[in-house]
Amino acid sequence: MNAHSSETGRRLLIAGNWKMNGLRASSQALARAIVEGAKALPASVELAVFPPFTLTAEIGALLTDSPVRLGAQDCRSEKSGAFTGDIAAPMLADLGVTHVILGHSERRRYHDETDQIISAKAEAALEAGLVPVLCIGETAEERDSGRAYETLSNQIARGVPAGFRGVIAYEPVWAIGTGRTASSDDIAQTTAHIRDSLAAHLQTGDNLPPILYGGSVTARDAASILAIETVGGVLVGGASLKADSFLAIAQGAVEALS
Ligand SMILES: O=C(CO)COP(=O)(O)O
Repeated sequence: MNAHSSETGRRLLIAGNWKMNGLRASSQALARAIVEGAKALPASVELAVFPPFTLTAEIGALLTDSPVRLGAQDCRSEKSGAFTGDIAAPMLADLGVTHVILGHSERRRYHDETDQIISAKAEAALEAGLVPVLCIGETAEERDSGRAYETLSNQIARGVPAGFRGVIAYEPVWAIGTGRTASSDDIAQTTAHIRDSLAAHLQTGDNLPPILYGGSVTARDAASILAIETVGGVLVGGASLKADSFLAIAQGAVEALS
């Protein structure tokens, strides 16, 4: 429960990261069902979907005139050039994309993305008018050796550019795709640490980026996670691939705000 939701205009972002999933027909059906379900939601609960690049344009067409935002899963820091296979931020903006996930742990791991690369991508995204959803998170080993907070502070210090106006996603690597959600206590404490690190790093006073939680979020625990004051939404992987489970998480946001 959040007693201040109505007075402070608290908003929650429910973001669906489709990762490398979906062919055209099934993804269109998924997007249509999400658009339909979004009609029943208050404006304080915002939905965004992040399809793979191949589907960006056609899912974007289905989202036109709906409140559901269109996201992408990565961009490069350069505006154009000889970078075979890569996508630039202005190309995404040109398709009506509003949000872009950057520095997801799967990109850090499989594409060797460093905090410096991620920071440059975030600057490029902002310059193109996109909202970066910049992911940070500790591995199981870092957590078990008591270095989770240090890891997160370092990722913020090195990976979040000065003047950052976007969203931070806290995604503990050990919770992604494992069915092992962090506990509400863990999420509350860790997002409070992230908020303090962001405040020290960005020096923007109270005007701090919202912090999403990601990692095995399902409808079962969505409302309790979203009720945490320092949580501004969730970044959902597996459960965003079915309209029913994604919309049930959005319903958890409605509950958390009531
Ligand atoms: O990586 C994630 C979202 O970006 C989380 O994925 P899961 O919800 O499948 O654990």
